[in-house]
Amino acid sequence: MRVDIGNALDRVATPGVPEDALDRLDDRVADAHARIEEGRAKNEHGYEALNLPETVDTDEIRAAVEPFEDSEYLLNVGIGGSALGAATLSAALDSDVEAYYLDNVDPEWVESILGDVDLSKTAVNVVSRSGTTAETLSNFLVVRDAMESAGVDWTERTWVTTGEEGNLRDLANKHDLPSLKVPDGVPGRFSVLSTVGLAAAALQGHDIDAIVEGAAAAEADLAPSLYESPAYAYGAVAYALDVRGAGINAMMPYEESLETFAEWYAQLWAESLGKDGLGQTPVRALGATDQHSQLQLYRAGPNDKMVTFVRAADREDTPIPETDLEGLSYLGGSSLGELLDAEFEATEASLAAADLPNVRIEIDSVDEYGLGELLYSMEAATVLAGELYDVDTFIQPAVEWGKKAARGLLGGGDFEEADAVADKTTLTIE
Ligand SMILES: O=P(O)(O)OC[C@H]1O[C@H](O)[C@H](O)[C@@H](O)[C@@H]1O
Repeated sequence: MRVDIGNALDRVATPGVPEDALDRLDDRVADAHARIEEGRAKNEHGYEALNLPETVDTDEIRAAVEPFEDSEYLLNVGIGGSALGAATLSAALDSDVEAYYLDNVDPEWVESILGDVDLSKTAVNVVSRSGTTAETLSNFLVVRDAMESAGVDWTERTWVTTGEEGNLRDLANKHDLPSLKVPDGVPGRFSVLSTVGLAAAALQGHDIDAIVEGAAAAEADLAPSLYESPAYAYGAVAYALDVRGAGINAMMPYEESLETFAEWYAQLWAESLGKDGLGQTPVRALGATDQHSQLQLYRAGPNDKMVTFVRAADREDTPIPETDLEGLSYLGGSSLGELLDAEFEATEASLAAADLPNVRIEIDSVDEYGLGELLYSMEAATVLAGELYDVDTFIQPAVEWGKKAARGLLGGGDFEEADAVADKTTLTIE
């Protein structure tokens, strides 16, 4: 993986990072790296996620999904970190197994998915690290009921991915379901390279060892200097741009297959860094599509953004047929891939020409290895940025607050957070 930070320098962009400031920041990167390495060596909560290339047991994951190999559909019942990593891999890689990610409780949407799949040929992966997330448990109960109504033995078609104890662990024990354990020290949003992200990929026939190999290559690139580590270069520069005024970071892959990656990244970046009044707001975009919508704002709106471009160097291509329409003759003989690349470079240059900061991330291709590299690098970038902001990267108290309030409202316990709902200020105009 390569990261080009040239367009983030102050000789190109405002806000931009002066080179001497980058050199000074590099000393902080060295300290942060030492702290990260210490956390990893001691298997501290969160830091442990960066050890997954060594600790994940891909044989165990393959064995767990083996009973479901006849499946034509996968229903992954989980939300947030228990969905987005696996969904990113599913979206990026082709498979004959059609995967659906039930990460919302919109009733019409859930019903339409249940109507789309043949439940007798569906594998269900119920994923919740905590085993307490109301959306996940509710969706599971709905899916289980749908299977029973369709005469399908849900216990034959379900596996559970959860922690050592909790509701889902109890469920797995009670019904003797195959189960995988979420590693203790790995928060959900950092779990794509664990049982949480890789089991769905294994069921879909993807080479999960190659994903881990790609991640291991990115891990081997971690170094005490941002000039030697693409992941740290990204984390450090995004941080440096944020503190200089680029409080918004638009993640804009130029690969349709990486659209979900931007969603995964948004959770990782937002939930990890949004603390103590700090953090950079991630925005999801997609090239070339959003050139024709959001780009107007990025280039001519408030100067408070950076754009992160992601692309693959190689991809399968489709030629653009020759045409006798004179005005279109420049397209004939070219290809969709060439057009996409030209759009990518033109957009990058257009932002730089308007003095706006942007960073380019490039992987060789959107395959298992490239995805492993990209996902691990973004996790390492996030951990590094957390050290630079000096926030507690691996907790999410603000999200937990809302979870408790919702649970209290549903009568799932006595949570003072639920009382705040009654205090809502109303000013309704009809
Ligand atoms: O895996 P679970 O325990 O069900 O949690 C699912 C999600 O719940 C919360 O919203 C957390 O903030 C997320 O970080 C987590 O990924």
